[in-house]
Amino acid sequence: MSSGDSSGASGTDEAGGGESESGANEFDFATPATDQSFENALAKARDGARLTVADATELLATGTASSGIDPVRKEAVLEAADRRRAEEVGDEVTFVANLNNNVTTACNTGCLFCNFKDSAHAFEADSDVEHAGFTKPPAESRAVVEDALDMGIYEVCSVSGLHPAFALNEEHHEILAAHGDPASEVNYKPPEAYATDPGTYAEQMDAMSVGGVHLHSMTPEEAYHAKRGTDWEYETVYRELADAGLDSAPGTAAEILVDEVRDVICPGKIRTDDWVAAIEGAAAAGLDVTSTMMYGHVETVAHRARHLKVIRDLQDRTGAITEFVPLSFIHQNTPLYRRGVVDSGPSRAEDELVVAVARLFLDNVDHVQASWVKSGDAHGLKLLNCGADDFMGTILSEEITSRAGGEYGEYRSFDDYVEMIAAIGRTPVERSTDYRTRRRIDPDDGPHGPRLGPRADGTPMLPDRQSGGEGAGGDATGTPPADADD
Ligand SMILES: C[S@@+](CC[C@H](N)C(=O)[O-])C[C@H]1O[C@@H](n2cnc3c(N)ncnc32)[C@H](O)[C@@H]1O
Ligand SMILES: Nc1c(NC[C@H](O)[C@H](O)[C@H](O)CO)[nH]c(=O)[nH]c1=O
Ligand SMILES: N[C@@H](Cc1ccc(O)cc1)C(=O)O
Ligand code: SF4
Repeated sequence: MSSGDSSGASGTDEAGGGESESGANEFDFATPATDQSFENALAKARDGARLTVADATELLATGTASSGIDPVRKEAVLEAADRRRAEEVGDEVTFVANLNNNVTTACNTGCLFCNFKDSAHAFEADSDVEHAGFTKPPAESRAVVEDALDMGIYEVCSVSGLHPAFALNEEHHEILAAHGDPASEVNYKPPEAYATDPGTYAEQMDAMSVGGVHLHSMTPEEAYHAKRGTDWEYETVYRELADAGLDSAPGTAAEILVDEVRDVICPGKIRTDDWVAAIEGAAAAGLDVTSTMMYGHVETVAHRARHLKVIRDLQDRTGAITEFVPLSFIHQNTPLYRRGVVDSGPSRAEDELVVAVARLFLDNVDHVQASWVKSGDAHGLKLLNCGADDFMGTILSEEITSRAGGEYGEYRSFDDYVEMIAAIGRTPVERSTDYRTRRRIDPDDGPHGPRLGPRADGTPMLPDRQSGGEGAGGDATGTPPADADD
C-alpha cells in the first residue's frame, strides 16, 4: 500500500477506504463530499475546542473529500499545532539521559511489523538453529545498567520479547508448569529448556533497578505475559513489579488500538480492551505510563483518529500518561513489507500530521515526542516545529528500529542535543522520565553532559566518541555498552 493510500484519503464523494494493490486490507469509512468539514475541524482546533474523531480524521487527511495530502492545508494544521505547543508547554525541548537495555529477543507472538524478535525455538538448549538474538540473565542486565549509571543516565528503558520461560515469579512458574501442555496452552517452557535462563520478571526488575536509576519497563503485552494462565489483575502484577523496582511503564504494544487493524498486523497480541486494562492497572498501581501509536502500515487515517480517542479517554480516566510517542513504521525488513502487504512506511508529511494532530487532539497529554531514531535528526527537528516538545533520549543502544532497517543510529550526545535544539531557537532541557524534574541547559556552557542521573556530574556520556550524524549507521555511533549473545 502506498503512503497516499494508507492515508485512507482515497475516497471521492462515496464511502471510500484504503485501496491496496494486493487487495489484502481494505477498510471502509464514510467521507464527506466537500472540504467544509476540514475547515470546520481546523477552526475548532485553532479555537482550542475539543476535537471529535471525525475532526481528527479530517485534519490527518487534510480533508477527506479529495485524495492525497494537500500541502497548503497541511501547513495550516502544523501551524495550529505549533502554536498550541507554544501555549501549552512553551519553548523548552526536553530529552532524557537514558539507556535501552532490552533483555531478550526470544518471542513467538509473531507480529508482522516486528523484526526485533527471534523465534524462541532457536534459543532452546538443544537447538542448532542460528540466530542473532540475545537473552541477558539478571546479573548481566544489572552490569549493563551499572555501566550506564556511571555515564550519568537517569532512566533505563527495557522492552523485551515474550520469552516462553519468563514468569512473574516462582509461584507463576509453578502455575504455568502445572498445565497439561504448557507450551501450547500458556506459551510456557521451563528455563531448563533454554541455553540461557532469563530469570523471572521480578528478578529482572530487581536487577535493573540499581543505584537509584528510574526503571521504565513492562509494556501491556509484557504485563499480559507476566499474568498469563492466571486470574491475576493487571494492578496486582504491576504492584509486584513496582515492589521489585519498576518505576513506570512504556505504552508500546499499542500499535493501532482498533481491533480490525490488530487482526491484520498482530493477531497474536492482546486486543485493545486488554491493552487499556493493562494501562489502567499500571496507573492503579501508582505507576506513570507513556502512550504510543505505531502508524503508516495498513491502517487508514480514521483508525489513527480512533486510536487517539482511546488514548484521550484513558487519560481522562487515569491522568497517568506522561507523553505520547508517535512511532513511524519502519518497513524495510519486516514481514508486512516482505510479503507485499505494504510497500512503504508513512511519508514525512504523514509523520508531521500525526505529531500535529496528536498535539491538537490530546488536550490532556502534555508532551508529544519527536524521534530521531525513527526520523533522523533533520526531520526530527522539523517535528519539533509541528507540535512536539520532547526529543526522546540518549538510549545508547537500539535494537527494534535498527533490526527493522532504520538507519539513524543508536545514540545522541548532549552536545548534539544542545546544538540541534538551540539551532531551531528553542531551549534545551534535560528531564526526568516523568518530566517533573527539569534542568535548562545554557548552550554556551559546554561541553554538556547529564546532571539528573543518580551518578551524573555533567561529564559528557561518551567523551571519546562522536554520536552518529544524519543517516549515520550503527558503526558511526557510540558503541552500545553491551550486547550479549546466547
Ligand atoms: C518490539 S516491541 C517489544 C516489547 C514487547 N514485546 C511488546 O510488544 O510490547 C516494542 C514496540 O516496538 C514497536 N515496533 C516494533 N517494530 C517496529 C517497526 N518496524 N517500526 C516501528 N515500530 C516498531 C512496536 O510499537 C512495539 O509495540
Ligand atoms: N521513540 C523511541 C523511544 N522513546 C523512549 C524514550 O527514549 C524514553 O524512554 C521515554 O520518553 C520515557 O522517558 N525509545 C526507543 O527505544 N526507540 C524509540 O524509537
Ligand atoms: N522501544 C520502542 C519505543 C518506546 C519505548 C518506550 C517508550 O516509553 C516509548 C517508546 C521502540 O523502539 O519502538
Ligand atoms: S512486537 Fe513485541 S510481541 Fe510482537 S513480535 Fe515483536 S517483540 Fe514479540
